[in-house]
Amino acid sequence: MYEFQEFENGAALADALTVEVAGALAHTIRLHGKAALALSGGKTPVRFLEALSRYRMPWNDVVVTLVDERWVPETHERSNAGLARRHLLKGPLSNIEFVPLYRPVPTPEEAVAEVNRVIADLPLPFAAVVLGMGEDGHTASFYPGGDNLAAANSPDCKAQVMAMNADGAGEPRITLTLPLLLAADEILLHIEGAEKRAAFEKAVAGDDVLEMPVRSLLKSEKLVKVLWCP
Ligand SMILES: O=C(O)[C@H](O)[C@@H](O)[C@H](O)[C@H](O)COP(=O)(O)O
Repeated sequence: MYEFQEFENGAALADALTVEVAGALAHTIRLHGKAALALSGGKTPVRFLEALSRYRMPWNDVVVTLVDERWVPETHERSNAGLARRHLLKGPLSNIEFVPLYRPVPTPEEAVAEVNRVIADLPLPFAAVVLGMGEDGHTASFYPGGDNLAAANSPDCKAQVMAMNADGAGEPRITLTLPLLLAADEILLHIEGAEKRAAFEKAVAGDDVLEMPVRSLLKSEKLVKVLWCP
């Protein structure tokens, strides 16, 4: 299930999303001493990441990772880890614990076992996961037609991360799996613009998860907080 929040503009959405994420982290830190956060890459999160980087909280009690990664080195312009370092992990957040998903091996399949172990060692469940969505209805790296989509997007998946190869994904990917995302205390979906609003409306109007994988979250028992602005 989901709740949909509309914001006047990207700045207002970024501030609200920052408060939402910080609140989830602070709550988990109060309960457990440490909190884990998983962030998406792509273009949409930049303003939010910049706002979060200015937020004052006990960041030393937080570990940040990614919802997914393109299989490129951090120095590559398409790296989600590189995006996080440029827009979030700077200033007071320069030295917080960050767990990238890319490893310097040719394919994600060769790194999956090691990355699984690293993610399993995080203070799970995630206090918050921040998802994006493509106009094709993908989220994380759950791409329509993805070679491991059925497995990674299954509520019964036992792996923490899986490799994903799909025509629309650009590079080979590694992605957190659905159970890990659904187990998060706060599941946030950040989308902007008319095209993604239309894609969201199409997603909630249908049921075929393989057609629009974001449905596996929106149709789940867990609350997904959707934040959208024009
Ligand atoms: O690595 C990625 O691409 C993301 O994790 C992906 O799931 C992203 O959230 C959507 O593709 C939206 O991307 P944009 O914000 O660039 O439209």
